[in-house]
Amino acid sequence: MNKIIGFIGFGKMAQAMAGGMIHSGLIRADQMMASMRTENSRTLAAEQFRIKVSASNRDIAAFADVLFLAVAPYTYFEVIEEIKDNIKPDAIIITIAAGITASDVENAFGNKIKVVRTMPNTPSLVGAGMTAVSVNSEITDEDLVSVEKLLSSFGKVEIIAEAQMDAIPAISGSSPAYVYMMIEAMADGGVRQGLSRDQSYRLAAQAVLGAAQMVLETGKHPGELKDQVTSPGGATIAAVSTLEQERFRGAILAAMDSCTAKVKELGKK
Ligand SMILES: NC(=O)C1=CN([C@@H]2O[C@H](COP(=O)(O)OP(=O)(O)OC[C@H]3O[C@@H](n4cnc5c(N)ncnc54)[C@H](O)[C@@H]3O)[C@@H](O)[C@H]2O)C=CC1
Ligand SMILES: O=C(O)[C@@H]1CCC=N1
Repeated sequence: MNKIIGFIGFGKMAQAMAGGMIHSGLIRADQMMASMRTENSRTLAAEQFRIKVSASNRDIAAFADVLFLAVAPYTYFEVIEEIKDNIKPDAIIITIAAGITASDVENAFGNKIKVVRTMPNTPSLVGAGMTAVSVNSEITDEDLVSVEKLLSSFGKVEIIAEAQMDAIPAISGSSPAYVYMMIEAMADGGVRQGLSRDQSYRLAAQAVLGAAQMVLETGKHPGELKDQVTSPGGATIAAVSTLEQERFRGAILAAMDSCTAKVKELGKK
């Protein structure tokens, strides 16, 4: 793809997407630029990713065809104020911040601009990301094709109505954190039974990966797949019974409610 990709802010999420894009071969490192505030982070990013770096958000805005706003939600509007007169007229602005709407961003730029609101996740770094996408009315069909191609370079893409975007962090943006907690707990359980820590992580992570792949590839209901594991009178149903008593599914639902409530709060600031 022959576009200059810019990142304003180059923290955890921006690095995951940039790493995934470069690894896929769709974007070369020399097509990418990012602004960072400290000398140390610029040196590290230039060494690790081989991308162009700058201390100036305006420099990045001026060169990018596709510009990722990769700062925290509460920093969005000061950054837009800073760069709004520097962006290319046809630039595509990609937002990744929880809770920030496309119309908030349009209003902050103050004129007609192309906005793609996304909610990615950190597995983008290894090409296994999940990015939800909604677009504003300035985005053409041709723009959407390029954006989907770019975002697909580091994982799967789902087009979502903007009204549903606040629900996405809980299910795919933040949820890798819950899964890591489960893998950590499963590994602790393995260690408790005398397995090594390393082997426990590999066993637990591969079981989670395989279970997810079963849901995606067989198209079967997760309950049916669970039933296939629970041998009558066996060990799995004993574990399932304990999980139900401990309100495992209720805990996940409650966590997702907290996540969505926080997303809505972040969008109000
Ligand atoms: N970490 C994740 O898994 C995900 C994060 N996001 C979104 O990504 C955005 C960034 O989050 P993280 O990468 O987790 O945070 P982070 O703290 O790792 O990255 C933010 C970066 O922005 C830089 N920054 C702050 N003010 C700046 C300014 N005025 N100009 C230029 N750079 C500035 C910071 O130095 C930092 O490196 C947030 O809006 C968040 O909602 C979205 C999906 C997933
Ligand atoms: O924690 C956050 O607010 C961001 C949004 C999704 C993942 N990280």
